[in-house]
Amino acid sequence: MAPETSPPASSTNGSTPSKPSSQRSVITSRPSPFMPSTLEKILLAIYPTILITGSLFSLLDPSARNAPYSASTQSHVADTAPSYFAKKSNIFNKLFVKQGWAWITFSYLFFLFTHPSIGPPLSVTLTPKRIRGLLRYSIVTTWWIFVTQWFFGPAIIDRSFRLTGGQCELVEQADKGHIEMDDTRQFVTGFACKAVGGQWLGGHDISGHVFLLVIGSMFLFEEVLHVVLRSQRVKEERTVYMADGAIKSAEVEAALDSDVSVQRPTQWTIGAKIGLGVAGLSVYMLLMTAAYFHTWFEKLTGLLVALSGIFVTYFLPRAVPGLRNVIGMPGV
Ligand SMILES: CCCCCCCC/C=C\CCCCCCCC(=O)SCCNC(=O)CCNC(=O)[C@H](O)C(C)(C)COP(=O)(O)O
Ligand SMILES: Nc1ncnc2c1ncn2[C@@H]1O[C@H](COP(=O)(O)O)[C@@H](OP(=O)(O)O)[C@H]1O
Repeated sequence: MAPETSPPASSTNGSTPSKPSSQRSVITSRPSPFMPSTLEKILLAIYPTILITGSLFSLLDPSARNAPYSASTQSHVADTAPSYFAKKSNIFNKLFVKQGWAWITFSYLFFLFTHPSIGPPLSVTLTPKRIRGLLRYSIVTTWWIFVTQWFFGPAIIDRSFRLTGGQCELVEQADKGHIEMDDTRQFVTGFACKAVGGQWLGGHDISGHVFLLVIGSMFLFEEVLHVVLRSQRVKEERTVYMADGAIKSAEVEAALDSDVSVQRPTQWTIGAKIGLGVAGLSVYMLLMTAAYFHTWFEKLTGLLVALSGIFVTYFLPRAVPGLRNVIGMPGV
């Protein structure tokens, strides 16, 4: 464990000599609560590495480079696609990514309600740790809804596309009444455009796949790995700001937790393995998206929008005690 930042108590007893200044200077400070732990640094490095690797692959691999690519559909032409995974119709895209939030949701809920260090396995008892886990899930889910599904009207991806000059290629025909898109609001949703056979043209199209795969996998990694490692007594590296401004190890709040009845020696439960499996498949599909779809800048914005949701859910609470009291931290 790293030493505390608080200064040592000074001697009030005249018989105890004060420490020489060389000894006092060995007191080291804890890292900032915003600093990722070693595990988080590795995870956070994986995503840009995958995006760069995939983009480089698409530039260097002869079959990917020579296959015709359509900028408007952000993909290779299906008939001449350089790989099975370069086709939108691949089974993993249709059944896994396109239903991605359902997979993230079910695997997380299964983990939350079966891991012994969070609550009684296979019981729906709502322990404080489960409630806080559900709150963190709600924040991440709300961000997913806002970015990809609905944001007081069209989703953020659709709005940003429109704001940067993009539009549905069929919007003029719809204007003339040749196509049934009767509600003006629908002109600004990618879903309505695709539903009538159109394509988004122009504008900056944040990659929804990169967004979903990064936020979904990072959410599962943060939740599952911290819980399992903490219950195996692996050294806690995360630090938090206390209400008085002191920086302490996140462990201090675990010690204060009165919910000891649910603390048991942990295993890599089936729920933890399924959660990591879903996260791992997401990372693999991210590599496929990076290799065969979108421009590098659209992938970068997908990554940044996803990581902003992770920052609010997992890093901000370490610096804001009031927020931490409500949503907690996984494994604490
Ligand atoms: C003020 C607003 C408050 C909102 C409150 C929200 C609170 C959240 C808590 C609970 C909400 C419950 C809803 C959770 C639903 C969970 C179950 C599901 O996930 S069912 C939906 C399954 N569908 C998907 O997973 C779709 C995933 N696909 C996409 O997101 C997109 O297709 C894409 C981003 C992958 C790509 O887009 P495309 O345009 O290329 O298709
Ligand atoms: N890994 C992958 N496998 C198959 N298709 C992918 C994919 N990543 C992205 N795509 C497809 O590329 C298009 C752009 O994705 P996005 O904007 O969500 O990042 C989407 O097409 P469709 O919307 O026609 O399905 C999506 O299905």
